[in-house]
Amino acid sequence: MEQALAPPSSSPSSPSSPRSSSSPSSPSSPSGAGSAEDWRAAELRAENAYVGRLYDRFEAQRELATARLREIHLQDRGGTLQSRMERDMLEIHHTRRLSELYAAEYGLCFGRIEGADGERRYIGRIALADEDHEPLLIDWRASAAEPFYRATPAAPDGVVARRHLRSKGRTVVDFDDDAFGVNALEGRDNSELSGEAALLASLTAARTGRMGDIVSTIQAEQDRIIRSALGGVLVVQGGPGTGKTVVALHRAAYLLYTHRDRLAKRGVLVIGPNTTFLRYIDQVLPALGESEVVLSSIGALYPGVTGADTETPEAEAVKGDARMAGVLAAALEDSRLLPETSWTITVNRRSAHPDELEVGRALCERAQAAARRSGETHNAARSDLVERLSSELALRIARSRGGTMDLDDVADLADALVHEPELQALAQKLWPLLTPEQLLTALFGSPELLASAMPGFSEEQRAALLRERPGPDGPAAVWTVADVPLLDEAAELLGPLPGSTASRRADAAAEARDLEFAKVVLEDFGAGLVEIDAEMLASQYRGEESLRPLAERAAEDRTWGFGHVIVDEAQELSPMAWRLLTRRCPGRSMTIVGDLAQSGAPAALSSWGEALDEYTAGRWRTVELTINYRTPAEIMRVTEGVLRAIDPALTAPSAVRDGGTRPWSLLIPEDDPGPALLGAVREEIAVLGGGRMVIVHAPGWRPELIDRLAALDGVTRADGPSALDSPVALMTAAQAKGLEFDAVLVVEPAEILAAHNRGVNDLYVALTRGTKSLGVIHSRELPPMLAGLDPR
Ligand SMILES: Nc1ncnc2c1ncn2[C@@H]1O[C@H](COP(=O)(O)OP(=O)(O)OP(=O)(O)O)[C@@H](O)[C@H]1O
Repeated sequence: MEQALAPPSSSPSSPSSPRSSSSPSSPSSPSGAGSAEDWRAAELRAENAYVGRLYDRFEAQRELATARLREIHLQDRGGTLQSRMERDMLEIHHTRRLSELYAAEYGLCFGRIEGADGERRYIGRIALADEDHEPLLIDWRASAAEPFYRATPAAPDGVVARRHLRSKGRTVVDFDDDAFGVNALEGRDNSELSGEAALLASLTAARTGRMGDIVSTIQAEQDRIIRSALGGVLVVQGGPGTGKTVVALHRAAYLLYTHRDRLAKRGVLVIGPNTTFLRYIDQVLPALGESEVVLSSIGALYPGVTGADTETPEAEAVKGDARMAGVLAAALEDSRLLPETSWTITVNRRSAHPDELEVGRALCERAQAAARRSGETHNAARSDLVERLSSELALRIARSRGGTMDLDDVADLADALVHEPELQALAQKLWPLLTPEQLLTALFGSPELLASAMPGFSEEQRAALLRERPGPDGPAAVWTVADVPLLDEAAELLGPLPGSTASRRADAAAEARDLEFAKVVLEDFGAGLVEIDAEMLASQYRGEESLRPLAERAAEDRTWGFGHVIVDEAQELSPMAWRLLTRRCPGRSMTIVGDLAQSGAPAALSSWGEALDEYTAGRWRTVELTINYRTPAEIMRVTEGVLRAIDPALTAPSAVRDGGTRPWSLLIPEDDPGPALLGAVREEIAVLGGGRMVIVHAPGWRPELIDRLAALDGVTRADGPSALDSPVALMTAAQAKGLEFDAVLVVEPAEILAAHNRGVNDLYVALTRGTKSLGVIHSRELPPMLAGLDPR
């Protein structure tokens, strides 16, 4: 372990400047307890004086941004287009600055490093400078802050001393020192941990039901991942509690800070497994001053649909299978009909001489071939089919009229035929205009279509997809999470319906004019001032819309390409979900975090290559996180057998601390488990204090017992809106994935194991959610892989 730095012989740092000219702190033992205390008190006063000065500067900045914003709001809303654009861009700029400043208020400054030359740098949530532009505080994301996180006794990176400041409100209440290089004490054990006391204080604090940021205690192995290069795909593999989620979120903030020009216009997308998880993490980025990140789950990535969590495991596995892309293409092909020999249509019905036309199979095939050759998406290609039909039929009519029409007449006739209702009806049979919802509804509602489009699947797999067609008499369409990648895939094949494309084309000229104008405005402002490019700016001013946050615009647009995509719990994604995500990230700049040992989804991955080789072959790299910050060593020992059952080659991350509480088990009667179960849960709630607990049970486990547990004071079901806010949540392992609690109660582990083919992974997830205590309650025999529990 790095040892706390003894009082330096030099005087406490001057509060007037971070570039103190005092000599490097050198460890020297205080002559007695009294002098050590005096030294600490003096250091604290000096730090508070410095931090007080930072807050004065911070307030001045906040007042400035508020005043500027007030001025903008007082301005006349009218004026020329250019002045309106300028005003709106300044408004965005100052609003963002203000929200950054508000976010940075607590824990504004949390550390300092001192170089061999005696220069001290204070590290905090944002950068601040004095009136002469001399830096007072370094933003944690700046490269100058890197040594604060990276320096270790073995590799001090030019740092001789590091101090972590701990604050309450705006007051520094304590600090911890680490010493390096020449100043490090003999006999230290070269621990990789930095700011150990601050870290442990943060890890042992009671959980609030919401994840917090870790800017003040990021560890070296985490920092390397956070600051890793933007390009390509970075896979972060790590066991439970290694900080994958929190690192991924800090990486989003770091990337937006470092590559704002490239990323801010396209935004960063963060994908989590479900809405409860997204609520659990949604405070982290705002607390880091970032609001331009879109948090979403796969089920919400298709605009207008919220995927329900109601799929059977069988259907989920089939829908996630990569072959479904081919199935949708085949279903689309099946929707394009052909006559046995011919279909007859009548055109010019209103004229004295309507034309009855027999449209033979060969012409239909030629028309379909023309549409296929166009290279357009299905719906857009329909116009090529109609054009081919109408021109051939116009020629035929011309011939039937005995050569009285010239070429222009024939062309006019072909144009007129396009609008003939019966020709359009014929086109709809040959090449139907479809929405993604219609294509999927038709496929899932027809055993014949399923059989024809899914020859490589078994009877049972096809049957898993079959469902009653929604409609006036049937049930309303309910789309599930597993349907969302299919809807998106179908949308790629189909493209928009022609109306929408046509109207876009009609606007093209106006668009070009606005774009030129917007470029001029952006040049005046300088690139990168606000998160918008000329194209977006122009589009904002075409309609009545005011400038809207990127997150909102991106969430509504299925074809939005994000600058960077971060996927959490990535081991759960099906191959179809991967296809969707790679479409949302055309530059293939991604951070993928997950733990293959925790995969519980039926269509989940068994290796990262399975997901990534197809889309980013040779462009993905893996890093590993190895320290478990969440779960104490006593609990991790209990999980060893479970991890071995998942894969004997896997090793658990090493726990950073002991918890002091031994995990226990309680046997309750099998025939009437209610009273004993409720009694044990009540006891645990009584000792919970202000913390949080989760009770993890198998999916579908004894509904009557769940009801009784849910009726206890302070207990909430996972699907309740306040699942994260109440003291105790009732959840399955899938629902608890990614979350953490002070105390964990696992009920009937044998049922969790037996629930599905990845039950053992679920049990591993359940056991590793806790920061303090673990209890296992069972009426059936304890699975042998669960060794080391103290029976109660
Ligand atoms: N450097 C750190 N300083 C303080 N707390 C940390 C640090 N690293 C991780 N933590 C805390 O450890 C806990 C686990 O982190 P996180 O949820 O990101 O882990 P994970 O790897 O995503 O876990 P899982 O795979 O089990 O969901 C969180 O409370 C997180 O804030």
